Amino acid sequence: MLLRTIWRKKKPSIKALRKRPGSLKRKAVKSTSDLELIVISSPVPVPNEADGIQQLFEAGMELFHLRKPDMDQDAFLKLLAQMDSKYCNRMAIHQHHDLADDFGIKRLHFTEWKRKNTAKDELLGLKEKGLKISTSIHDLGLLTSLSHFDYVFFSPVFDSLSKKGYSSSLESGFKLVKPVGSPKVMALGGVELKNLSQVKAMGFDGAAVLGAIWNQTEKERPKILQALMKKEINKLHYISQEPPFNSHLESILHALEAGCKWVQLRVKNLQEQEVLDIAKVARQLCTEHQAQLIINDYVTVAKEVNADGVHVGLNDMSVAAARQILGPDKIIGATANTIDQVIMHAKAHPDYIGIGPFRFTRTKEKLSPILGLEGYASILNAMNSLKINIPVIAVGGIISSDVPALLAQGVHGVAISGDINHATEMERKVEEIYQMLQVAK
Ligand SMILES: Cc1ncc(COP(=O)(O)OP(=O)(O)O)c(N)n1
Ligand SMILES: Cc1ncsc1CCOP(=O)(O)O
Ligand SMILES: [Mg+2]
Repeated sequence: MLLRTIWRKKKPSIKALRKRPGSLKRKAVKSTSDLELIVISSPVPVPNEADGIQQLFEAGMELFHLRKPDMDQDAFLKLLAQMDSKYCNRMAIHQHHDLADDFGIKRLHFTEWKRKNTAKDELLGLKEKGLKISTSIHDLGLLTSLSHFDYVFFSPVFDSLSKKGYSSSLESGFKLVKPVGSPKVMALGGVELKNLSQVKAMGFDGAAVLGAIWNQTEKERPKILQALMKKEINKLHYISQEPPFNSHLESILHALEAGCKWVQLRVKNLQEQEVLDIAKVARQLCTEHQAQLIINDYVTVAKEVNADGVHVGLNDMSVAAARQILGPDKIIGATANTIDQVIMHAKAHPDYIGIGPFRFTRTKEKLSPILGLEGYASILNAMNSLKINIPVIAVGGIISSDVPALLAQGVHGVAISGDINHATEMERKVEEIYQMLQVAK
């Protein structure tokens, strides 16, 4: 107890860390998981359309815009009636707004023409009733006058995949500068898998896809959607620890300075309020170092500090419940020790699965059975046969020299605490691990 008090005295306070020069002043960095994805319907009828849309919802589609410029109200109603009502809260309609109430649809899109012909008061009235409203623009200069919209589609960002001759006029190196009060801006036009990272780099809040989905066969569409939604999962997860004479925040700061780009804040045995206080500073430190922050166990803390995601184990909140709280854009990782646990998690679409322990470790109490390389081989083979395509992060007692053998089993990356925390030259250790993972820091 006395020793613990002395350690605590030696630690810099949360306040002192928070006051590090520049930590608050720097602009927040958009994390890779922040991009929202919207699917817009084909403007023309598609064979088996309601089923096709349903399959996209089942594959995890977050938001769908039904846009049928030439469809009469009867046909529009028929199409809506064929869809599962549980997905209506993830749907916006562009035409026949008066059908929204009947289907419990809470999002209305205003075409350019309709926006110009609708009084602002009417739009504000819709918002007061709890509806979300969106519109389309081709001129970013309009953003200042559209602050009453929740989001806008700006097009064309790239050369359109579906409208021939509809070409981008954005200069290379374009960077979106949003005025104060601007609605969210979603990139539209020519967006596909190969340019999604460009959309992020340009600073858009999200992307809307049309041709990228509807130009595919019915079978391919859900797969393309999932590839578009896949969040980038770093191959090295640094797990924080409180070794002697260091606090979590100090350990995190060392790891960030050594080059870690993904930090999992894993605090055990503290009250939630204390975890929240630490998480707030960890958020700032990670943003400052352009790193992603995952909170272990505490889903509401992750929400409160706008962490990039959360990691939940078998005795924590379920992936589905965490998704309910954090929404579709955040990263959710889950723990498994057996293929049955992987199968169980896979149904809720976690963004990665931490599988372990690889070997004995003192970092975690009450370890599940040790897997060794054979354990990973068997689980990853079974995942392959079952076509479960979720990145696997190996965890537990891993040291840098284990990385090549684990990669050879097919893991996506590794989560490491002790081997980084106890390294005498942390920067060299982190560099070595990234090199073995064959990715740059
Ligand atoms: C990447 C990663 N994988 C597994 C775990 C373990 O999570 P959990 O089983 O909930 O155990 P605790 O870490 O909460 O003790 C993890 N944290 N990270
Ligand atoms: C969080 C966790 N889950 C399984 S083992 C473990 C601890 C990882 O830390 P270390 O790399 O020091 O073994
Ligand atoms: Mg846990």
